[in-house]
Amino acid sequence: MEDAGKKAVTEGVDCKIPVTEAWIRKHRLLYDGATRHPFIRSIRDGSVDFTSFKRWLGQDYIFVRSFVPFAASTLVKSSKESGDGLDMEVILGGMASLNDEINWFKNEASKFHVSLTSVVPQKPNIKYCRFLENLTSSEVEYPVAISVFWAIEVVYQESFAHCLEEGNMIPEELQATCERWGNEGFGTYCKTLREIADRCLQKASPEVISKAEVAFLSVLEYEVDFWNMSVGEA
Ligand SMILES: Cc1ncc(CN)c(N)n1
Repeated sequence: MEDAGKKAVTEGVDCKIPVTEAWIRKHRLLYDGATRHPFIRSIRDGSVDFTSFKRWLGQDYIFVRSFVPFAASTLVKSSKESGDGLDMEVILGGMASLNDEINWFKNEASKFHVSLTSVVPQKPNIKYCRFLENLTSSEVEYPVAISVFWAIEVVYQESFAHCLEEGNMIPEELQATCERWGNEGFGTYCKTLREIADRCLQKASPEVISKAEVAFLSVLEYEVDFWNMSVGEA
């Protein structure tokens, strides 16, 4: 009986267990590595090194700019594949908040005296951006793209929401950063993206589900590398 339950979890085909939940359970260590990185913990406990924070700020600005074409390509896929058009509206809203994110980075960079025009993208960032660029192809299936979209957003949401949990000692200067991704509205948005991903994955072929899982794992690995780069370990 217990084995039958486990099988359903690992394959993620039982309607009772959404595919994304099955993935998170199966890859818990890596998921926690991406969402509870030492850099994030250092923001939460106040021991963060501001040089690392500024490095992250500059590199993430570059990343967010390359996230936009990927988001646009996912929007196109959603417009073709989601029946009621509601997915497209959610992604469109996400793109609007990416626009705010870009402006937010510009403001923060000026506060922290980071010159965004002189930031040189580092290897982990270049690799992550290249991964996203490859996913913009029309040959990449919508369930794969939307799973990646969700995974990228949820890593930041979970990380910064963790920073905000009770007992935090976030430096005053970084409070706004944590609220940007850790706020309730962003949490709801990520939940909606996850529901869209699960609905698409539920209808997808085993081959596409497996491609999406590989892409999900890649996101987690790239996110860990990205945090490592920020603390100067890449
Ligand atoms: C690396 C990374 N991952 C996710 C996010 C959230 N949009 C971001 N800004 N940067």
